[in-house]
Amino acid sequence: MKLIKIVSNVQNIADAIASVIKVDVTIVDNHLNRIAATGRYKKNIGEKVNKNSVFGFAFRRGESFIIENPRNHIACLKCEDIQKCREYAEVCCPIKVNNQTIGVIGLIAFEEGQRQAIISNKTNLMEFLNRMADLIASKLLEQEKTEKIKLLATELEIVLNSVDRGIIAVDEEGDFLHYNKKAVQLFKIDEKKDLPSNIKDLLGNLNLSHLILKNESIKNRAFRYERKNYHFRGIFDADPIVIGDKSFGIVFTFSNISEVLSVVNDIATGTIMMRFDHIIGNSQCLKDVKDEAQKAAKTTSTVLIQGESGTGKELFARAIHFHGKRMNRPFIPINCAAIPEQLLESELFGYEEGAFTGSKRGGKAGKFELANKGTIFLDEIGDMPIHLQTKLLRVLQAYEIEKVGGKELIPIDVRIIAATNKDLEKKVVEGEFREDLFYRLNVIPINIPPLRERKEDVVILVKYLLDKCNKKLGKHIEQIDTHVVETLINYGWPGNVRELENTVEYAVNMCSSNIITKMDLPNRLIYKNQSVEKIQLKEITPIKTLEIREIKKAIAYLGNTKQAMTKAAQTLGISRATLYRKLKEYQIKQS
Ligand SMILES: Nc1ncnc2c1ncn2[C@@H]1O[C@H](COP(=O)(O)OP(=O)(O)OP(=O)(O)O)[C@@H](O)[C@H]1O
Repeated sequence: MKLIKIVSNVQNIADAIASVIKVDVTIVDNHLNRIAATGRYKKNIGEKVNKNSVFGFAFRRGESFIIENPRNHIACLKCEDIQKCREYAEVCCPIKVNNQTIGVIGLIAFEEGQRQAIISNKTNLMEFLNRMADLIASKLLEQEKTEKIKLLATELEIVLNSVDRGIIAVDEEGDFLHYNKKAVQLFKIDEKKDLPSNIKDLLGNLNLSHLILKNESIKNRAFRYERKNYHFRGIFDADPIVIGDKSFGIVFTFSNISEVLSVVNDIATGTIMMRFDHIIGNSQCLKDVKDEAQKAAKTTSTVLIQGESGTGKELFARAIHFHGKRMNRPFIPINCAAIPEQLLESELFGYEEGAFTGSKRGGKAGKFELANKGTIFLDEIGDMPIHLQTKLLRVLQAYEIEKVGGKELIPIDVRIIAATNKDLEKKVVEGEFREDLFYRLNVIPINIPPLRERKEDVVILVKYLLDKCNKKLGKHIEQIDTHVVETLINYGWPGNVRELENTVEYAVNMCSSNIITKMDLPNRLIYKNQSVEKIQLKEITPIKTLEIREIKKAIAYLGNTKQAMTKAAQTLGISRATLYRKLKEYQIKQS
């Protein structure tokens, strides 16, 4: 504790003491610096008194005392100025805080009259000085408290302003008490125009007294803010400020929904960054697809990626997103085939509170909202139910979504990349996919060829995948037997790169040396290594021929009585009616 902090108060008190008692006063701090003085020693303010002086003695003792005979008193014996001392009497009174001496008040008599005045009124004088010492101590404590409060207030302000949510404290009437910078930014609070200044300006009529009375909090309540041309959708929490049983108002915390969502995205999905360099393959057809995709990345038009399962459609979708202007915005993938039909709509578009039994309080944001300003990747779009295709088409036409159970249309700014391993054009012909939606999606078509049509990519992919697996599994396999390479090149890869990836991982797991041999491959590759191309076209029998052959066989064996026909239909696994229809259609004679 430093007396110097209240030096002007200390000097005032020294002057007051001197004018009451009519002797000179010196007050020193815990470093024996003379911080206040009257009379002869005033000119020495700021200097140190010697440590063996009576002040030093008073510090060591921590008690008040009177020196009636300077130079002979025990306190004077070690004083360096003992020979020069002209003092007639002295009084020392320590200033204490929590039993610790932080300074000393000293009275110095320079003539006999002053000495007599001190000696004749010792008790009252000591009482008076002790009170003055307490006064100085309490002034210092008060000062320290004020400093602590100021520090706390500054710390609190820094903390509040560094929080990424708008915070507004209001009194019981809802009038603003304090708000942080984020609140100013969120609600465009203009102090000069004094707008807005009450919580009702932000949230409409809210039953504040109910919250305060019941000491109830609100969590994640949705709201919409609208003022002139400015509007946003947000969520807020409200927590009453209650100390003991007294209420001091409510603290509100606000967030803009789109900001919350973008944070969620960054954490949940946005981190898997993909670049075109990560798509491995040297074949001309893959290079051509990469070129097309790179061009697509420069625009914001809708892309439809088609290709068999495992060819890298998601890889391309991510690369298109991360090479485009939206790269720092969310990339939200959703697999339309993996989510049950009843849930898909709310997953895509979100729902409002109370939209259905079991819906969450405050509702839920859909993937379109999550993808705002970024990209949504609609994987397996070919499996989207027809009624959702209609809703998606409306989104693509107006770029607005309507939540399940919602009443308003929410504008969205989302780039759409869709993918499918189904033949969408065929689905359109069969009436399973809306033609208008197909054309809306197919603005930039990208077709990824299957691996069996780009065999030259197999070797480079295997090297890349071997390296990846070695790292993943902590192995150091450097070579692959030439027979294995040949087997891998000749295999048909119905599961494309995903199957190749799994095969390499299997082999790395099985391999106990530093070279992968045929023994390490899965059985399906060793025993069924017959590529699709190796099957001769003439080996394939048309279904119709097979049917005619089997029907004829059944009739020849069972005969053509009524019972025989029933038995034949059963054996062929069809109804009797179908059997008769086929006999007619194929003109098979029953005799
Ligand atoms: N050219 C490639 N280079 C490197 N890895 C690839 C390549 N193509 C595909 N892969 C890998 O193969 C796996 C399957 O890729 P991806 O999921 O992108 O395929 P998909 O076509 O979207 O599959 P599905 O149709 O089943 O959704 C992933 O692990 C991916 O990293």
